[in-house]
Amino acid sequence: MVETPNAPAVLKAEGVAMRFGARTIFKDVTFEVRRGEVFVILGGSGCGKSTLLKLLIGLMPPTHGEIRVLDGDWTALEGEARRALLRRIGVMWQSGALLGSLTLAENVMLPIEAHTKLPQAARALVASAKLGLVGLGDAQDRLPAEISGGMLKRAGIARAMALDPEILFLDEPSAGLDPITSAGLDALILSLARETGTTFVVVTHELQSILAIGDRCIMLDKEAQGMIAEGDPKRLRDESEHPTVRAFFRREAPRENPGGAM
Ligand SMILES: Nc1ncnc2c1ncn2[C@@H]1O[C@H](COP(=O)(O)OP(=O)(O)OP(=O)(O)O)[C@@H](O)[C@H]1O
Repeated sequence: MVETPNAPAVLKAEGVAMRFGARTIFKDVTFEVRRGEVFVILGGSGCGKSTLLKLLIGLMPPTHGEIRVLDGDWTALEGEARRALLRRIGVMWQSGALLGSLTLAENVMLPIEAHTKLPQAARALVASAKLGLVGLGDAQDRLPAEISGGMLKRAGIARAMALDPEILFLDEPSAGLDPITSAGLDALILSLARETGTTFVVVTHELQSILAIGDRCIMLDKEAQGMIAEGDPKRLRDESEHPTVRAFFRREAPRENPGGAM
């Protein structure tokens, strides 16, 4: 775990609520992400993790509350100012979403082409460096269909890092991976965070990943319609008294059975 108590906040959510029609997904969500940490958003299915991620990256506005990313407020930013902030963050969606007809290098070059005026040779150099960073230096000319699920995730991370984002948002990075490949991806995320100083915000419900990579986390809960825990995942595992938090981190039944073995 990296100690970042004095690092500046790069993301702040204050009293954030989201409703779809009359249905409240969450309310009163308040937390900070500090520069350089791996911050995990966790919770069971349907608690609003992906929705929160969409709010954090400015895809939609919250019903209430304020979100500041790198000191910008999405709801107040338009045009070039919004594009400038978008350039400072990277996102990898669960699907990876690489274009099947392009090689890995061409996929990584896409955002560079869209957001910079770098000439082709420089774009290729950057793409090659990013693929090298995620261990795919030898696979640059392969097509997505020719590589494994774990390699696809790595390529997705390389593409999300193409413009050197200050914050990298990952949506369920280990979804669909076997435990060994997933552990390898965790190791990559940790080493990228530590070696490049990139801040990671990771949505996941994989307990092993959370414990392996998370410096701090928040846990959302569907019934509570909001946050039920915040802090170092290992401390939450060892010390939380909240039944749902304990159930998740210790793989306990939510309500203890007095007659049953612990
Ligand atoms: N655009 C939308 N309109 C209406 N309801 C939505 C919309 N987007 C999400 N929801 C609802 O909000 C709730 C939370 O969805 P969300 O995908 O954020 O949860 P999640 O925690 O990411 O779940 P999972 O882990 O299963 O992906 C769900 O009940 C979903 O149906």
